[in-house]
Amino acid sequence: FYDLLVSLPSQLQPHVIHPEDSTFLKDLFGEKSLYSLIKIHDILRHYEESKPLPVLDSAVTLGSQVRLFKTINLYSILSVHDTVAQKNYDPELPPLPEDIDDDEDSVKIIRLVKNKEPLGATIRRDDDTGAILVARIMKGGAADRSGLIHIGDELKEVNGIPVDDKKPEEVIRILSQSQGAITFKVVPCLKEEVPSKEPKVFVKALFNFDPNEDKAIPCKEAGLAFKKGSILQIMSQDDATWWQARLEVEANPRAGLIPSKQFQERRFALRGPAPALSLKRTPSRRSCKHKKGIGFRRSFRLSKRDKKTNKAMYESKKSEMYDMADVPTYEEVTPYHRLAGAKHRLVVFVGPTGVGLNELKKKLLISDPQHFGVTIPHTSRAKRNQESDGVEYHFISKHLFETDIHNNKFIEYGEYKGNYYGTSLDSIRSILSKNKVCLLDVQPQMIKHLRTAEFKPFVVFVKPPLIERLSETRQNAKFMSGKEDKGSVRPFKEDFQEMVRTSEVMENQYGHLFDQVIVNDDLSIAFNELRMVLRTVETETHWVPVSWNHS
Ligand SMILES: Nc1ncnc2c1ncn2[C@@H]1O[C@H](COP(=O)(O)OP(=O)(O)OP(=O)(O)O)[C@@H](O)[C@H]1O
Repeated sequence: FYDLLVSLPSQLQPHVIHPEDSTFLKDLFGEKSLYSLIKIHDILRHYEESKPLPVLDSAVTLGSQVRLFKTINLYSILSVHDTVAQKNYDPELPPLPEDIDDDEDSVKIIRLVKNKEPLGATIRRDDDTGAILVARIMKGGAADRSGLIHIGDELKEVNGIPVDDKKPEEVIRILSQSQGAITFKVVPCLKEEVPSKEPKVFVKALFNFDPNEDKAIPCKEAGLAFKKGSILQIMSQDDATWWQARLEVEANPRAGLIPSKQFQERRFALRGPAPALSLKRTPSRRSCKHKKGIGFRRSFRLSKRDKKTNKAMYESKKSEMYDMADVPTYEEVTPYHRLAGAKHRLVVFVGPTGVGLNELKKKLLISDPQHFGVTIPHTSRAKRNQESDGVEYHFISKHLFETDIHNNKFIEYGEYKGNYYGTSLDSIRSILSKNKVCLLDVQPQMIKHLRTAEFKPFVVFVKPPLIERLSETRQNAKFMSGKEDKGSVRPFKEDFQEMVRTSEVMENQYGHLFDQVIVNDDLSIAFNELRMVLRTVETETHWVPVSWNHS
């Protein structure tokens, strides 16, 4: 090993590209103490191989009788000699206590050396016997790695302090105050532990969790905080109420407690829906001139050809309020990397009306018309002179439209002035089959219908900035009305507050379905951010629901 270490720095060159990596590795391999350690390692190995027998295995005793050998350095050398001669490389354990009681053969003395990290175990008091028992061992934690402490072991003493009469909180205090080595006296649990399989389940968290705010968690310190959208590796589901998990992005191997799916669902059901979910669907401002507020959006407007007439607005019929069956807890996910040449993922936009979805979609289309595409809506209204079928709209009869509704051909549809308008699933497929990225904006409650292996939607939530910034950036912006509204144009200052409120409600209610949030403050900054994000969707690995990878 020593020779290898010496030759390493000169061999680094072709393999290390960044100069800072090179400096780091040179410093690391040039470290003097590393050389010394490797030297000792090599010598010890050589010693083991050649099996020399020590003449003495306690030179210290002999040395203590010779005056010359009493200097500190020589004493140290002799003591190292003895350690090697006795092959006693393990840390020295304290002698077994002499006052071991009746059940002496079932008592185990365990000594763990703990650095700053927590022990990684939780305890509880047994209701019947009053004994302090090990309740959980956190996967990857200090206790787990030692392999010496097991669930169900009864704790008798910590650092010589009896714990029989102590409350779990007091024991925790003793534990947290002790540094370095901790000695436990335990009565091992006789039950065989079933070794759990190495868990490889990854989930996306669909809610925020802060153990400090959770009244039910058995041990706050053992909890793992996470945010909506975090990717978690589930390490143990042995306990029905508290699972163990670690954050995928963190190197820390130690698991923390998180509420199990069932438990989270149960308490969500008990709590009932949050009051903030009362999102009323407001009719579009374009279909209803006297309307004050801003509501959810509808799509079907962005026609490449006609920027003015594409604004036919109507109420979507497939309205669904928050579905209590879908309590947002965890969703099992898997890494997905789009293969070159494979169909693009559908890019879905959501956001409050007026936030700038059309503006952003338009900019994307203009930036690369060969690469991006938008759907052409269907309508039952009569074709006007200057219009062509399949350009502004697909013109179909009312009867056919109703049949298609019945056959679930539309992702969204609505009625305006007695005519139907809608976006069909086939119109999305048609864009995707041309190997284009399909840009679609929908009401947020439609997202879940698009979340299929076929579309693999990437959902972008466009969010308004703070009110002050809205007033600053939108000074010249106007709401353009469609031809149906005789082209009326009005400033939309009064709608800012409503836009921000709607955005908050959307984020609250559907935030767990968003893959990316883009704040549309400065338009060109928002657009550049969007473009970069969409590029990574095409080229990088992303977490998607497991079911999407099975097709
Ligand atoms: N970042 C921005 N800075 C300034 N003006 C903007 C910005 N984003 C959008 N606008 C302007 O705001 C107005 C509304 O934008 P746009 O029509 O894209 O909104 P939308 O979200 O599609 O609304 P709707 O759902 O009503 O169609 C337009 O005049 C647009 O040019």
